[in-house]
Amino acid sequence: MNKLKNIQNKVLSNEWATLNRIDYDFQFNDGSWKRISRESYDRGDGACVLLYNKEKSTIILTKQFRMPAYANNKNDGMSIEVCAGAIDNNEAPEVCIIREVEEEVGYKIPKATKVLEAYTSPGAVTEKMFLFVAEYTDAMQVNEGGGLASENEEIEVIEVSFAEAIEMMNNQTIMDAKTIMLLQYAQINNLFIPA
Ligand SMILES: Nc1nc2c(ncn2[C@@H]2O[C@H](COP(=O)(O)OP(=O)(O)O[C@H]3O[C@H](CO)[C@@H](O)[C@H](O)[C@@H]3O)[C@@H](O)[C@H]2O)c(=O)[nH]1
Ligand SMILES: [Mg+2]
Repeated sequence: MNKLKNIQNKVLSNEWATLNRIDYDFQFNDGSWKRISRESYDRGDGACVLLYNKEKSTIILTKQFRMPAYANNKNDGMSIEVCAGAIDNNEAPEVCIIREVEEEVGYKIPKATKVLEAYTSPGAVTEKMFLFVAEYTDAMQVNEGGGLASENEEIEVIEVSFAEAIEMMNNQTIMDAKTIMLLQYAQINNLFIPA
């Protein structure tokens, strides 16, 4: 990109994830150059999935405590979300989400279909999210889910009707962006109306 030069990276924090300060010369549309400084938080990319059952008109959601949501002073920090996980190094997004579905909600799904890719907060976070949909049946359940105790996860699995989920989105019971994106994807594309 020729609007950009002299990029310098300074690691501000490197514990669980990495917070960088990136300084760079940026050329504005009038031709002038200016030195800019931006903080950029890197915790890798993510994958998430709307698990849906067409016959029952249901979806599967998770409920867990999210410290950053709590820190924003919203209620009790409990967050209702589609199943999601951070993508391990070199892992394909579909492989990641199939693994997360078994760990978090206890279903062994054969495949997931990618429908969207989105930068979740491009002004601050490097993360790109791969959004999937996948059909599930009761027969695919292999355990109770709940997440990995070894990673201090405590995930409640919730099965609700699609209509209830839309109501939860509209009344701010669901406030997670990736979940809202997938519910709206299902609405727009009539996922619950048989072809
Ligand atoms: N020690 C430590 N552990 C952490 C930290 N942050 C996360 N973890 C642990 O890392 C694991 C992350 O779980 P995943 O299921 O892989 O990811 P996620 O938290 O569900 O995140 C998903 O949704 C996020 C957006 O809401 C996405 O940002 C993320 O990419 C992913 O899709 C959990 O065991 C969590 O406890 C941290 O700062 N310190
Ligand atoms: Mg998760």
